[in-house]
Amino acid sequence: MPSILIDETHDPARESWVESANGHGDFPIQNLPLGVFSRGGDAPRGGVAIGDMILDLGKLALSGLLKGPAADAAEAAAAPSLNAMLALGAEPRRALRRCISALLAKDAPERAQVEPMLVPMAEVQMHLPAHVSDYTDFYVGIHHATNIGSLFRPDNPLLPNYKHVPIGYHGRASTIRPTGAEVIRPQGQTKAPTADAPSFGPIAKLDYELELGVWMATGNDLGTRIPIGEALDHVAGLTLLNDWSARDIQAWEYQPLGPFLAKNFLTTVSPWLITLEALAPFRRAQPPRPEGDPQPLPYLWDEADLREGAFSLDLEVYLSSAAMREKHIAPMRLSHGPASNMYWTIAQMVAHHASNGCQMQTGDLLGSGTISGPEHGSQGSLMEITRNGKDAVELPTGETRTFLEDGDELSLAGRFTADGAVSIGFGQCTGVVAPAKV
Ligand SMILES: O=C(O)/C=C/C(=O)CC(=O)CC(=O)O
Ligand SMILES: [Ca+2]
Ligand SMILES: [Mg+2]
Repeated sequence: MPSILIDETHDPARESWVESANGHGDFPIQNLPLGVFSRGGDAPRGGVAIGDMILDLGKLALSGLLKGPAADAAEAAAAPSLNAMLALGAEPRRALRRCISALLAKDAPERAQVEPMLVPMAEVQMHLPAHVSDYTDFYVGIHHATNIGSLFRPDNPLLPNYKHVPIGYHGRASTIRPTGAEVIRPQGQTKAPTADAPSFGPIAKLDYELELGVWMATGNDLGTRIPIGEALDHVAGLTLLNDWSARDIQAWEYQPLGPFLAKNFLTTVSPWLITLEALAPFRRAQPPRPEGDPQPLPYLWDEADLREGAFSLDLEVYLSSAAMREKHIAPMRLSHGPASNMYWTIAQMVAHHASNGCQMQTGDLLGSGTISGPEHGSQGSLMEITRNGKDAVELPTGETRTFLEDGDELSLAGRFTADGAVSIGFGQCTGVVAPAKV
C-alpha cells in the first residue's frame, strides 16, 4: 500500500499561470488528471486537464523539457491510448505529475515554451483514457445492495455471502464509452410478473447507476495473486462510471447467472483519469464495520488499507428532460451523498479479483457498484428512488419520471474535498437517452 504522499503538487497555495485553473471546480493545478483527446479529426493523444485547457503530452514529450522517468511517461502518453504509460507503473506517472505541476505553476520560467502546447477543452473530442482490457462491476454499495435486493428478492435482500465476499460480475469492455455518448434505448426480452409469456421490444425501465470506476495500471501474472498490501500499487486512478441498466430485462434474466443484457448495452465514464497521487489529500479511514459483522479472511484484510482506503468524496446525480432544457430550467438534482457507503475498499476489490490467480491487466476497468446512502435523496439509481416505479419523481415542469424517458439527460458529478486542500472533481459524465433503433 503506498502511504499517503502529500507533496508540493498538493500545496493549496500553488496557482497556475493558466488563469482558468485558479478556482476551477474540477481541474485546478492540484488535480492534473490524464485523458486522451483529439482536435479536428487529428490523431488522439494523451493530455492533462488544467482549468479549461488541455496540455498536449505529445508536444510536451518532444519539447526536451522533461528528463528521466517523467520523459518516459510523457513519451508513452503521446499515443491514442494511455495503456503504455499506465503500464510503466506509479513512479514515472508521479514524476510526470511533479514536472507538469512545476511547469504550469505561476512564475514558471518555462511558461513561454509550454503555452503553445495548450489546447482549449471546448475545441476537442475526448476519448477513453485507455483501451479497456476487461470490465468488471462490483456490488460494494451496501445500501444499494440492500435496497435493490429487497425489490428483486423481498424475502432475502442481502444474501449471506455479502459480508464475506466482494461480489462482482464480468461486464463487457466493448460498450464502455466516454461522456456524451448517446444512450440508445435497448430492446430486449422482458416478462412482467403478471404477463403469461415474455415479449421483445424497446424496454420501459431504463435506469442509471452511480458508480466509481477504477482504472488498473498494472496487472499480475496468470496464476498469481495480488496481495492486498500491494493492491493500490496496481491502480492508476478513478473515474465516474454510469452503469446504465434495463431493470425489466434484469428482473427476467438475472437468475441464476446474474446481470447479462440488462447491463452490457452501454457504460459511460468521465473521460479524465484522476490519479491516485492527486487523491492523496482525500484518503480517509474506511468506516468501521457495523458491530457483529464477520471479520473478512486475511487475504482481504490490511490495517493500512483500513486507515486510508476510503475517500472524502461527494457524489451527485442530475436529471434534465428535453422540456426542461427547452425552457432553460436548470437540471434537477436526483440524489446527493458521500462515497463512504462502500462496504469494501478498492484494495479489497483488486485483491479479491486476483485471489484465484485471475490475470488483471493494464487498462482493466472496475466498477465499484452503485453507491447509495441509507436515506431518501441519497440513492444512486431510479429503481431505488421510485421503489421500482411505485413513487414517481416530479420534475420542475410538472412532468413525472419513474424511469428514464427518451430525451432525458442524466449527469453524474463528484467532488473531492478536505480541510487544507484545494478540492478537485472528475468533469462530465453525461448521456442523453435516444429512442430505440427498432
Ligand atoms: O440482483 C441484484 O441484487 C442486483 C444487482 C445489480 O443491479 C447488479 C449491479 O450492477 C451491481 C451494482 O451496481 O451495485
Ligand atoms: Ca452496476
Ligand atoms: Mg453497464
